[in-house]
Amino acid sequence: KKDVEYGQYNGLPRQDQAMQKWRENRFGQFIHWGLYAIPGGIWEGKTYPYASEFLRGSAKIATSTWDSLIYQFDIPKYNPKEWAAIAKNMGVKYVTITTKHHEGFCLWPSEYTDFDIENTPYKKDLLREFVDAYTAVGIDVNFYYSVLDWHHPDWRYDIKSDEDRAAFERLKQFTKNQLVELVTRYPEVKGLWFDGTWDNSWKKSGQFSYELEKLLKNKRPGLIVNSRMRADEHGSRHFDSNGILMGDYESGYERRLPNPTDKEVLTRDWECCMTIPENQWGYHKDWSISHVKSPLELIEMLVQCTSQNGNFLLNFGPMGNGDIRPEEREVAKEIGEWMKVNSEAIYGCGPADLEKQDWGYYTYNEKNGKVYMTVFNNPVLGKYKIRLPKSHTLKKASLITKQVESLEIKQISPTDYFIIPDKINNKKPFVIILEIVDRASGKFHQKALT
Ligand SMILES: C[C@@H]1N[C@@H](C(=O)NCc2ccccc2)[C@H](O)[C@@H]1O
Repeated sequence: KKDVEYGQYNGLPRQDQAMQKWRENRFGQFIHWGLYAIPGGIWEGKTYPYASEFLRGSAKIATSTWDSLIYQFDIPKYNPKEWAAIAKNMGVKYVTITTKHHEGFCLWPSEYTDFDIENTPYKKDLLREFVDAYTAVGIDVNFYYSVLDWHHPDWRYDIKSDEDRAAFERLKQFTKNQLVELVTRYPEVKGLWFDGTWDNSWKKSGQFSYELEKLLKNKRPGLIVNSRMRADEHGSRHFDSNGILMGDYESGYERRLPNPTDKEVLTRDWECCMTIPENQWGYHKDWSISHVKSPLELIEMLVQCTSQNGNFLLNFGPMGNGDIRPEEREVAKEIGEWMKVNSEAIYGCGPADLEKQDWGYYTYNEKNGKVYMTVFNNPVLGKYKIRLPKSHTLKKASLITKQVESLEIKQISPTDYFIIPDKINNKKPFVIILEIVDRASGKFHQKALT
């Protein structure tokens, strides 16, 4: 065991009200919006297929040229009330917006830099309008903040000299000032999503990030921070040098999910953040350059995350003029239609600790004791197999749509059952609600006491 002084300092998983709400939310909207949305991946007529928020680097644009994009950020179509309505209709319970991405441009009027919304033609505090619009429709608001700051002269990738050290001390003070400013100006904020913390300079700042987490949580009791914020004093990130998770939930699943049968992730809170194209967080004008995930692919990811105790954060990249692109409006509409019928299997749900079957995923709501089967694959066999511990029996199976009162069940062994499809419209993913009884207690399915 290594001696770790600046690692995890509160017990996990957190069971306070704020964290329980974060967990029950399950489905969130990520928003990447900044100066990068103006060129949208195209520079001097050339399309750069790399992630559009890195265009500055991929097109080798001088910082001064890039930074002058600020004078074009007039966002005539910005309509946070419409954004919030789209998000509400999609069925998200929380939103995480980039207050400052790696480019260093701040969406709020910060007193610690001029590279912010105040010095654009728009001038107004768009973050305040955003927070108010989403809060008004009951969506929890979180802030993404990139420690990595390409605009700030004191950013250092590593600390190799006294000059580096002095500069990075100024950068850390700037970072602390901006974060205190964010949680103070916008007290509605529920959580902070840190990014840009992979470089050696931050890995050498373990004590600083430990004390920063404590400071921010003192300023905003209940605040939730992701594991990506933290390194311990030995440079270990996300998990400290003894493998203990830091922050309040694990944020390593970026554009990837765990194996559907991975049981290790069930032991902690985690979140997967996902792009609709293969790899575009900021707005890119040309989505034909990569696979664009369908609403059904995205719904399956949401259900899988829920089945394994994770949250799913789906990314939108608003356009440079503040509008939401048609493809994203369509995704929000189709996911929303599915959620209107099936969200009972998502909100407040988590793992069912039942053996996963090929037809899809189990989720479980410990408040009502119901187990939900969300079916993505229709078995050629024609029947949906369920395997329970010997101590349990399957009492009832019904469609969440209540088209039929209950479905026919056939027990085929002490542990195995077939659910016989009848009048099931299985052209789209659908949900079957199971009532499982523990023979001994006569109660519904009980979560394993670990
Ligand atoms: C959540 C995502 N994290 C950012 C990211 O991938 N940064 C990695 C990166 C940072 C700097 C140069 C290349 C790649 C993306 O831009 C998104 O914000």
